[in-house]
Amino acid sequence: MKKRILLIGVGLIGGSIALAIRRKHDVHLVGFDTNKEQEKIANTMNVIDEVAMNLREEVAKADVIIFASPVEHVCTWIEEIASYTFKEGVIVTDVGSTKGKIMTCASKLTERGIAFIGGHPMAGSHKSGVASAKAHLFENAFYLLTPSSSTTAENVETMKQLLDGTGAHFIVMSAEQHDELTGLVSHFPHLIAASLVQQIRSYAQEDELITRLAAGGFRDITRIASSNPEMWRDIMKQNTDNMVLFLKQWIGEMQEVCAMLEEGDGEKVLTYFEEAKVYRDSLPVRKKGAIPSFYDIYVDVVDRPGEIATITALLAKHEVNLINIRILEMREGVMGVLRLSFQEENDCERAKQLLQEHTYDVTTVS
Ligand SMILES: NC(=O)c1ccc[n+]([C@@H]2O[C@H](COP(=O)([O-])OP(=O)(O)OC[C@H]3O[C@@H](n4cnc5c(N)ncnc54)[C@H](O)[C@@H]3O)[C@@H](O)[C@H]2O)c1
Ligand SMILES: O=C(O)C(=O)C[C@]1(C(=O)O)C=C[C@@H](O)C=C1
Repeated sequence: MKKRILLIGVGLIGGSIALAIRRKHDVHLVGFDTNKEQEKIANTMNVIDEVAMNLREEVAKADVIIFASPVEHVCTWIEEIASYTFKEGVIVTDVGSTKGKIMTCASKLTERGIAFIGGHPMAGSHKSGVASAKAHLFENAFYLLTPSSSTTAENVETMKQLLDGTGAHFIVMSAEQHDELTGLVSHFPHLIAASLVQQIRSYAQEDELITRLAAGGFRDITRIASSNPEMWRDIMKQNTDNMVLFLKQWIGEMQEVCAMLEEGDGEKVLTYFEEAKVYRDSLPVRKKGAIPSFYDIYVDVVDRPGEIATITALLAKHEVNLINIRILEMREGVMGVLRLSFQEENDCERAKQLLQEHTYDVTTVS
């Protein structure tokens, strides 16, 4: 008999998890979402086999229950279903970006002996909705697991096996460690990205030109500010203490930077940037990690019709697999910069070689 999986919240991450499970397992997936349009799309895309009509009945039949809604709703749902009837041996998990509060709420299940394993696939996108779901979204990413007291090692193994199609690397940790670490590398940067956008927004009221100049670097550093605001409101709510702590530390750091600039000591400023560059360059971008493993090259191009087509045609002719292309800067009649992204390192190297052979100026930034 096929394993029955109940997915509550059929959006980008829920959908991607479902597709990843399907890669390796012949399961029956039942989906529930408060947004009926998402349910419909998920059904059409074969992300799920059917839409849940009666959630209480579906909970009773499920072998695995996965919560993939914004984190505050995960807690509400856990509390709601805590009094329901469950199938013997059921495993309940979630994909939420925070773990502390969810694990506390999950005690309502663990008290009943139900295995709850907190989960967080550390990859994603600023896009939302099941239409953007991809089976390979979590490939090579870390998948953090926070088992509860009622979870056995066997439960964790079962979970890992079910999720093996994600291609992710599992790390088991406490909810507290999870919220501190992801707070630093994911939640806090989101806050900073949003604040940078807000700063430009205020300036734009005085000089609208700023919006046209905010290209290249600004767009890169603020990409994540385009993510689902509801999801991020909930994350901030559940990791407030860490956010306030990191923000205070950061304000302290910025005050020091401010003093350094006022002092006008160029050597100190240089050291500050050098230290940051050396450390940033040493981060495992090309290995497994929270930062997606893409290989980028930057190509100087002349602003003339057909230039991008020439480059993509050259790569296609040599079967070099390009996964993303972005114009970072293009001024009328002058040189611009194209960023080409590759999933595979050898594609990246080959592209670099081909373009250089065709006299393009190519730069690699790790
Ligand atoms: N987006 C990312 O990069 C990312 C990465 C890892 C984990 N997460 C976590 O995954 C979860 C889902 O995020 P997403 O990016 O898939 O967002 P999403 O907006 O694409 O999907 C969330 C889905 O949950 C549904 N939903 C909202 N309230 C609900 C409720 N009460 N009951 C059932 N469904 C409900 C929404 O209609 C939506 O379809 C969040 O908890 C988030 O913290 C997100
Ligand atoms: O790539 C992005 O768009 C993300 O923001 C993904 C990201 C992250 O910060 O790395 C965002 C939140 C998740 O909980 C996990 C991954």
